[in-house]
Amino acid sequence: MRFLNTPVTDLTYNDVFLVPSSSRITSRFDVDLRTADPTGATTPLVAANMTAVTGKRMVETMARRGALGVLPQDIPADVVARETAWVKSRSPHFESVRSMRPHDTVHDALAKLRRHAHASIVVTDDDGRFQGLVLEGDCQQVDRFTQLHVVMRTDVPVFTVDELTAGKTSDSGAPSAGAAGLYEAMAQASTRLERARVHVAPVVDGERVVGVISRQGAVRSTIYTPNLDANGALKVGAAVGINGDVADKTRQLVEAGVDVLVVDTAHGHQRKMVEALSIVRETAPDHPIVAGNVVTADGVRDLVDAGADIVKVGVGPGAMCTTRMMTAVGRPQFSAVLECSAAAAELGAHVWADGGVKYPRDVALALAAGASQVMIGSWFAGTWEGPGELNQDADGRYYKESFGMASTRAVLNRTQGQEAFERARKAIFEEGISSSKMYLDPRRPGVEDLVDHITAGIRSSMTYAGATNPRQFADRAVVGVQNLSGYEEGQARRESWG
Ligand SMILES: NC(=O)C1=CN([C@@H]2O[C@H](COP(=O)(O)OP(=O)(O)OC[C@H]3O[C@@H](n4cnc5c(N)ncnc54)[C@H](OP(=O)(O)O)[C@@H]3O)[C@@H](O)[C@H]2O)C=CC1
Ligand SMILES: Nc1nc2c(ncn2[C@@H]2O[C@H](COP(=O)(O)O)[C@@H](O)[C@H]2O)c(=O)[nH]1
Ligand SMILES: [K+]
Repeated sequence: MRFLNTPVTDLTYNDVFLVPSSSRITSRFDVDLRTADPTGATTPLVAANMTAVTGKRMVETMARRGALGVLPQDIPADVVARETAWVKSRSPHFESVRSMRPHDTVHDALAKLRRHAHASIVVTDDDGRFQGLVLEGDCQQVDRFTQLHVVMRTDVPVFTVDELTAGKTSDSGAPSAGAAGLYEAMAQASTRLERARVHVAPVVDGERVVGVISRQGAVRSTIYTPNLDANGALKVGAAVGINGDVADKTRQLVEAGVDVLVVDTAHGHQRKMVEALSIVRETAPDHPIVAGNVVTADGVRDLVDAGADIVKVGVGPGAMCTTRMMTAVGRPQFSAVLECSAAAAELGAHVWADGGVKYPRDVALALAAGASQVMIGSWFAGTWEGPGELNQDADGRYYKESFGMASTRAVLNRTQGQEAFERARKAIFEEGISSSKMYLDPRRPGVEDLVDHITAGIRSSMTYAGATNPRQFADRAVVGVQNLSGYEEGQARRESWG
């Protein structure tokens, strides 16, 4: 990356813009977003290890679209093991089924329908055989205690795994037909759904329902490559704190099948972090290890030295974060990522840009600054897949609550087993907010909608820079510094002016 004009201060994402360069790339689909870091991600996005952001459904959905979700450090190891096993039992290609039995009620179905972006229930018998499909419209204008066998549709297309993977699956269950075969199979599936006037239908393997395919899911299957482990199962990330028995927690995560370990604390450039990281590296010698957070080249060097493959960068940019206002500590995120990724590259390591992402442009800028992936928290909390309760405000808008991991709420959660006096002492250092409303965007209520939105932006950014992959992009990008009116000029106007 090079600057158009030499900056005189540290810069946030809002302070900078990308200058277009001569390009030979004929299509945005020619951009390959695969990361250069060892996580195997084919989409450079990570759902943050925050309680309000990442649970098993977020992890599953992110990995299916080539990205990664990191379970927070506050989840007990046995629960992480259960959630990991659940994610790994999901179809790597087809969206998860919400299945119910014929005698369950419309009342229960309505409560569950909105847990998945595809908003459907597949009715099966006790052996998982398809009986019918229930969509939201089927539950209107009937008594709430009507049983599902009364309202379910039985005349919907039922797809087989074989036909959707163009007749071939590899040993790992992954489609092995070429991209053209997959494209053809997905285009046909979409046409069948359209003709049947449904947006979603079940997928069976033999007689058992293993997933559903939606029209949007069919399109996505031709754009994304799932992030899979050696057994063909979806990848899972999980965080480890620097306190407690770090070796034991790491061992449990590794045994649970977690693929990527994230050693995480607010001030990553401290001795306790270096010690914890060395223990994690020793306990999991072959796992990709991420550690943070830091914002300086020195911080990167110390963490790479202690065993990190990837350093997580960002102090204070997070939407739930009050660290900068409490302590004045941090660093404008664009400059932090730029300096840290240069230091990491010298050591053959990588950085993740963590926090402060509100628009696709922020992700593009983090990649231009050299990040191998970009971690997003609060933006993803407000999606169907976010683990929070779905609430509605007085205007009927859906939202979920988000909160910071250093908020009083999170600290009281984390210290539940301890004496009240000790808990009160720990809650003093509050550096995050305990409650905020993250509205579901009616146009993009699912995390996959946001992933589509973001990757569309960054694919396009890369072609403007004449780059077909993130490495070339970081190499070729030309970045200029702008003032506030430069930033404002870039925004669309939803109403007339003057
Ligand atoms: N990226 C960011 O800007 C920030 C992220 N967070 C997130 O919040 C979560 C909780 O992190 P954290 O608060 O570190 O809690 P942790 O449970 O990870 O504990 C941090 C440990 O480091 C010690 N410590 C020393 N100096 C500091 C310091 N300046 N800030 C914090 N701890 C310090 C603490 O001791 P003692 O408590 O006795 O001081 C404690 O033992 C993590 O997920 C983290 O990523 C939190 C703040 C900022
Ligand atoms: N200073 C604090 N930082 C926090 C807290 N909780 C999370 N975080 C950091 O924010 C990012 C996510 O940023 P976002 O803008 O996408 O929401 C997360 O990964 C942490 O590094 C907190 O309580 N205080
Ligand atoms: K902030």
